[in-house]
Amino acid sequence: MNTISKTARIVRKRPFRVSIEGNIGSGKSTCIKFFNKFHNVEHHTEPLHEWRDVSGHNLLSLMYSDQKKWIFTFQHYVHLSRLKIQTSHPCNSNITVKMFERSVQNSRYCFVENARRQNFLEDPEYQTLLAWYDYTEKCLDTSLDLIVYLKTSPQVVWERVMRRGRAEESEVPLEYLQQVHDSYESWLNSEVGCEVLTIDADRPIDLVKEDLDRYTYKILGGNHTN
Ligand SMILES: Nc1ncnc2c1ncn2[C@@H]1O[C@H](COP(=O)(O)OP(=O)(O)O)[C@@H](O)[C@H]1O
Ligand SMILES: Nc1nc2c(ncn2[C@H]2C[C@H](O)[C@@H](COP(=O)(O)O)O2)c(=O)[nH]1
Repeated sequence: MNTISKTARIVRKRPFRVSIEGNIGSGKSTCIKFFNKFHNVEHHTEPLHEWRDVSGHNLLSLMYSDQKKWIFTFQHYVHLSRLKIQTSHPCNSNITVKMFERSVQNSRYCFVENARRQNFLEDPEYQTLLAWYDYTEKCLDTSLDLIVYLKTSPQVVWERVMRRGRAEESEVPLEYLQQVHDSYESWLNSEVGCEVLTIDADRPIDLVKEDLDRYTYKILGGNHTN
């Protein structure tokens, strides 16, 4: 093997990374399913099945049963599952876009911040989580190319969540969705390091899908192929 081929490394450009963001029940999974038809897109909805069975423990249920007691554990596990999704290499080389539901940035700047504000996290726990985020951000490429923000009103998503009827979310109060909404607004109105495409997701699903269609080229980073 000649020197060049021995030392040559195929440095494959990473896929275009787009995170679908929004409050609980805003339509993120529905949005990701809309892009199923594009074979160059690798998509990941949130791994609720993982969170519901961590060696037999339903961390999502525990978290909602007592955020003060379990949010530290839950956020650790969420960070692990988001890192695996966000930084793993695509399964095959024709993938040019990686689309996922929420991001490590969301957990860090939205849910963890809210948990601290609500005193669900004591400062030692908060600082421990921040140390993990800071370390993994330094060591891994978690950068995003685009955030699609499905912007909703807390009342609208609360009604959807109650209608959807997930057992773990049955007692989620409107107030909590207001907190998550405020955390999203605070995060996405700051400098997030990539473009944010905001879509009014209070509207009926057909109108939201019209926007997803209209902005497909941007959402798929100009790479989309059927
Ligand atoms: N624009 C919309 N109008 C009405 N219902 C919607 C809309 N988007 C999603 N839904 C419904 O609301 C619930 C939450 O949608 P989902 O995609 O699971 O949201 P998320 O993944 O953000 O929690 C589902 O029952 C879904 O069918
Ligand atoms: N406290 C946190 N809860 C989180 C986080 N990521 C997701 N979740 C919850 C919210 C929902 O109950 C469920 C799935 O989210 P959907 O918006 O898809 O319904 O998981 C987090 O980082 N912290």
